[in-house]
Amino acid sequence: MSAYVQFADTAKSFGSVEVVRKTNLGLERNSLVVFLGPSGCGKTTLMRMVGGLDDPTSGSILLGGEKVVRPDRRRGMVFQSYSSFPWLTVERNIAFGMRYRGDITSAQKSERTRHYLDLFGLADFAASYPNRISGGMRQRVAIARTLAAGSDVLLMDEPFGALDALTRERLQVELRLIQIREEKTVIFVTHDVEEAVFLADRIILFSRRPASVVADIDVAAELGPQRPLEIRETQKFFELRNKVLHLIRNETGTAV
Ligand SMILES: Nc1ncnc2c1ncn2[C@@H]1O[C@H](COP(=O)(O)OP(=O)(O)OP(=O)(O)O)[C@@H](O)[C@H]1O
Repeated sequence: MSAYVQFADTAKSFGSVEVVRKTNLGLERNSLVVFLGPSGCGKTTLMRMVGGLDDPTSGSILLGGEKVVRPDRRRGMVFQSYSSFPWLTVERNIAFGMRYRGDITSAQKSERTRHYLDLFGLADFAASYPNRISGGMRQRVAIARTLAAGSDVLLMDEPFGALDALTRERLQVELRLIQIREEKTVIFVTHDVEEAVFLADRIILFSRRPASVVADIDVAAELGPQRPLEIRETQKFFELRNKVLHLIRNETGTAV
């Protein structure tokens, strides 16, 4: 299968600081890929280049065979900090990403908003403002808005990092279900090895800065696509988690 997101000799420096070493990496469509690596190694920079927010210093990034040159709605970003608009209701936050779309009618926009309100269990909070809902709900709103806008690639930079453990677990399960159901391609940055193994079809482990790929782990081959919570209790899961921890220690010489 050919790659949907392709890093092609992609390299990035800021001034004299080399942040990403020449990288060739292809990511398949409709898969969830986790980027793991030591703090400051360049993971966010890699994501920003896929998003079109930063240009590579050399090489390029291709999306569906086309060179990425600027941000567009096909790629949506979700960050750790809550990115909903406090002056808009939950419903209007979700509709916000569609405001300039001329290719769908306002009835279709309302229908899409309703679909994502329901999908994320937000229907009862449609008229609430973000400061009146929980942190987990606010991250649901951020993801729903990105999907409603029409993104088929989600770039998620530690999106659950600020949530308590139980909420985080619930959102991980939901994200995995929605990613499969809505057929999205997700690049997910995390420092949490359990989160990485639970979510990923594939984990790409990066070295210390300048980032280069040191391991490429096919998690889907071991765990399959469905990730019920109980999978965390299985021997396969423990073995994979230990394998990843071992690789991190040996290949990057650090904790992530
Ligand atoms: N706009 C910029 N100008 C100069 N240096 C930058 C810029 N953006 C990032 N850097 C540097 O590039 C390096 C990689 O940063 P990046 O945020 O991509 O790492 P990261 O792996 O996402 O880190 P973390 O895991 O801590 O979030 C860091 O040393 C950072 O200081």
